[in-house]
Amino acid sequence: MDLKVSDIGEKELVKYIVDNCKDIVFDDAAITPISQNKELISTSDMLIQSKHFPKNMSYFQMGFKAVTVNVSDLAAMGAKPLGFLLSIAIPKDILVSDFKQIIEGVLKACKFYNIPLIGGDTNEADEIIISGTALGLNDKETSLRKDGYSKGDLICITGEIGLAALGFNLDDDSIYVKKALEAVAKLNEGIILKENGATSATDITDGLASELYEISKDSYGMMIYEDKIPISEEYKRISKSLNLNYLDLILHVGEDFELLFTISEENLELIKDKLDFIVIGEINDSGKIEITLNSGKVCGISSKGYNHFK
Ligand SMILES: Nc1ncnc2c1ncn2[C@@H]1O[C@H](COP(=O)(O)OP(=O)(O)OP(=O)(O)O)[C@@H](O)[C@H]1O
Ligand SMILES: Cc1ncc(C[n+]2csc(CCOP(=O)(O)O)c2C)c(N)n1
Ligand SMILES: [Mg+2]
Ligand SMILES: [Mg+2]
Ligand SMILES: [Mg+2]
Repeated sequence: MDLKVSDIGEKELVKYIVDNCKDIVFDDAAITPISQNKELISTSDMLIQSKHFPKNMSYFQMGFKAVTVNVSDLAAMGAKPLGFLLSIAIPKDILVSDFKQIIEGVLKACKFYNIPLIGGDTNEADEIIISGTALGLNDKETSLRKDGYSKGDLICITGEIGLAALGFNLDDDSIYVKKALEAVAKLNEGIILKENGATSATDITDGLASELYEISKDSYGMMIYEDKIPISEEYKRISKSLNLNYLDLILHVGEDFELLFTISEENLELIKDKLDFIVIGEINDSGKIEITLNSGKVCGISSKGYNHFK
């Protein structure tokens, strides 16, 4: 049978590539030992106008976001930023002033994250495509991987999730739209987590559920609790008015760029006063990924997340 890429989806396609590069460690970013005591952290994420840029997003915000999505994978590794490369393709009828706005956004973000622009490429395409590459450094074998946790570790996130998911459905000046248009990568938080004994981390791009499955490993399970996830009455009300299920938005959309991380109860003390975060559950050995709803009912979480080609 001739499978199409849409039959298998983004994750399977990436797996095909990664499985063919057995000597490289691929996590949120790749890890390459480069000297006796340092490892290079490298990552690339591409933004396509029709897939990633809501209609109400400014050119400046597009540029800023192209840096954020890449720095976010450095954050997920706890890496210190080294440099950013920008490859950009634009339609030929775009105004020069609009192109300059995109670049202003890129440069502002580079300054914000303290990562210099060190190269790239400029080309023509039918829609705006911005592909970034971020490089970072870590001391050898200190990078925060996705799978370092043990049973009993707490499952945490660095902030509120689901705001962007709701924002993609709105066009106003709410905190939801702001998050959808101007999310910020948790770079300093990632470094603090690495330095204080977090056992794993990943950034939430495809949705909490998808990332829980992304960090899952054999013979472990996870339980999260609805009542530990901050969900305001306003959030529930707006979701309902748009005919959207609020838990679906929280669990299965993504693009908040918060960090999902695990840490032992003991080390939780170390980070308590150093960053904002919430504990949403714990690692167990159930072999299942589940949520305890406010009603007390325990449900399996579907792995559904944002998946290109699907
Ligand atoms: N076409 C590719 N060639 C080489 N490596 C790739 C390719 N696509 C992805 N990777 C690598 O595979 C790993 C996982 O990539 P993936 O894009 O799934 O992760 P992510 O960036 O954390 O997620 P998202 O793209 O949803 O932000 C990363 O280290 C990434 O650099
Ligand atoms: C116009 C528009 N429609 C929908 C969305 C939502 N969206 C797009 S990609 C993605 C997940 C991460 O993708 P990737 O795997 O490429 O990092 C999400 C949640 C958006 N940002 N803009
Ligand atoms: Mg990632
Ligand atoms: Mg990626
Ligand atoms: Mg990414």
